[in-house]
Amino acid sequence: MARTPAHTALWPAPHASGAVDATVHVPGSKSVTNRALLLAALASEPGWLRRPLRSRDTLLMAGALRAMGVEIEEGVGPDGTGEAWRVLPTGLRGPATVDVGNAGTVMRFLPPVATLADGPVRFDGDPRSYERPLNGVIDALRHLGARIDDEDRGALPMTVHGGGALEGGTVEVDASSSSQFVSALLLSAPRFNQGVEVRHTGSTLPSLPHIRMTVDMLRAVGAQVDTPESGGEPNVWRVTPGALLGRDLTVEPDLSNAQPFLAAALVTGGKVVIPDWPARTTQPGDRLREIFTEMGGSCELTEFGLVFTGSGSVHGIDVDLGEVGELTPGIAAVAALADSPSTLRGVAHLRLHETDRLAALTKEINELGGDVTETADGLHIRPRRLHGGVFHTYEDHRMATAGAIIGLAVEGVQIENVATTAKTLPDFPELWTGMLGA
Ligand SMILES: O=C(O)C1=C[C@@H](OP(=O)(O)O)[C@@H](O)[C@H](O)C1
Ligand SMILES: C=C(OP(=O)(O)O)C(=O)O
Repeated sequence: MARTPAHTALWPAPHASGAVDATVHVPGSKSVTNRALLLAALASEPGWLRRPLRSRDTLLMAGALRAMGVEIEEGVGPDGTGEAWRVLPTGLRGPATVDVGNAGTVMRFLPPVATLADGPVRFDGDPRSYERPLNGVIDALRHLGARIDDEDRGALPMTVHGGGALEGGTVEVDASSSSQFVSALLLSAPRFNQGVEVRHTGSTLPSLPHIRMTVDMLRAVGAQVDTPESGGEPNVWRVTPGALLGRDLTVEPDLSNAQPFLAAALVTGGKVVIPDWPARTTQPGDRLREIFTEMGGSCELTEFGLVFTGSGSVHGIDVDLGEVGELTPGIAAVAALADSPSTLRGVAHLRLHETDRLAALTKEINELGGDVTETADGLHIRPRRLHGGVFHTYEDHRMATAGAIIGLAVEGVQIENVATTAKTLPDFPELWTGMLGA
C-alpha cells in the first residue's frame, strides 16, 4: 500500500479533556548545542558536550564540522550518565560540502569557520535557505579577508575558499534582519589573526539574548570579549585573538521548546513542571515566565524545576517580542484562545525565518475562524470561537507546535507534517501525548 509522504500527512492534534498535570523533560537547547559544537571544534584541546540536543539542526552542525575534519564521538559521558559527545578538534579541512538544511545557526555560523579550512567548502541547503538573509555574513567575511564565490547572490548556495587563516579586524554589519550575523562573526573570531571588532549599523537588532549567549559561551571557553554591556560602545563587540579551551559543558533544556508545554498548562488551567530549568540563562525562553504570567498563569522556580500553573483564564497581551522572536508562534497560538485582544510587535524579521511566520500564523489561525491581521512589525490577534481544520506548517517546527496548542482547546485540528518538529524537537508528538497521559 502506498504510504502518505510525511510532509502531507495529517496529525490529529490531541484535544485536552481536562487540566493537564505533567512533568515534561525537555531536550537540550538547539542554540547552546550548536554554539558548543562550533566552539569545541575551534578549541586547542578536546571537549565534552553533555545532554546535547539530537535533532535535525544539531546533526547538520555536527555533520558539517565532521566534513571539515573535526571528530565528534557520540556516546555516554565520562561518568557514564546520559548522552555526551566528545569533540576532537583538528586542522580544518577542505574540500568539504556542508548541508545547512534550513538551520540559521548552521548557514550563518559556519562560513566564518570555513574561512579557516585549508580548501574550498561548498554550502548548500533546503530551498528556503536560499531565501534567508546571509549577505551580512558574506560581505563581512569578504571585508575581513575571505574569498567567497556566491555568484553575486548574497545568499546560498556558495563556496567559501578557505585559506587556512583569516586576517580579521574591524567590520560594519547591518544585523537588523538577523542577530545571527553578529554571533557568527564573534564565534570564530578568537581564531582570526586580529580577532574582530563588529559594529552593528542597522536601526534595530533582534534577539539580543542570543548575542549574549554567544558572548557568555565564548567567555566560558577562555575568549576575551568586550561588549556594550561591559562598558564598550553601543552596538560594538570586540573579540581578542587567542586559543580556546576544551570544556565539559552540560546543555540546558531548550526553553523555547518548553513553550508549548507551558502553554498547555495555561490554556487548560493545569500544571506543568519542567525539570532542570536554569536559575540563570541567556536563553530567550526564560522570558516565558513573565509573558505567560501576564497572560494568566503563575510560576515558581523550585528544586524540581519550573512549576507553571494555569488559572483557567487566558488574557491577551501587548508585547514587544523583538528580543525573543522565536517565541512568537507559541504566543500567537495562546493569544488566539485568550479572553481579550493581543498585539505582538517588534518581529518584522520573522518574515525571513523558517517561513514567513507573520503570514503563516495569520492565514492558519484565520482559517480556523480566527481574526488575525498583520501589522508592519507583528500581529493583531482578536480572539474568536475557533473550529477544527487543517493547520499547515510550511516546514516550520514552531508552526507545528503552535497548531498543537490550539488543538488542545479546539476539537478537530489536524497538523500537517508534524514531523517538521524534527528540526529542534524530534520527540514532540510523543512528549505531547505523554503530557496528556494518552
Ligand atoms: O543565535 C541563535 O541561536 C538564534 C538567534 C535568533 O535568530 P534571529 O536573530 O535571526 O531571529 C533565533 O530566532 C534563532 O532561533 C536562534
Ligand atoms: C528562527 C529559528 O531558527 P533558525 O536557527 O533556523 O534561525 C527558530 O528556531 O525559531
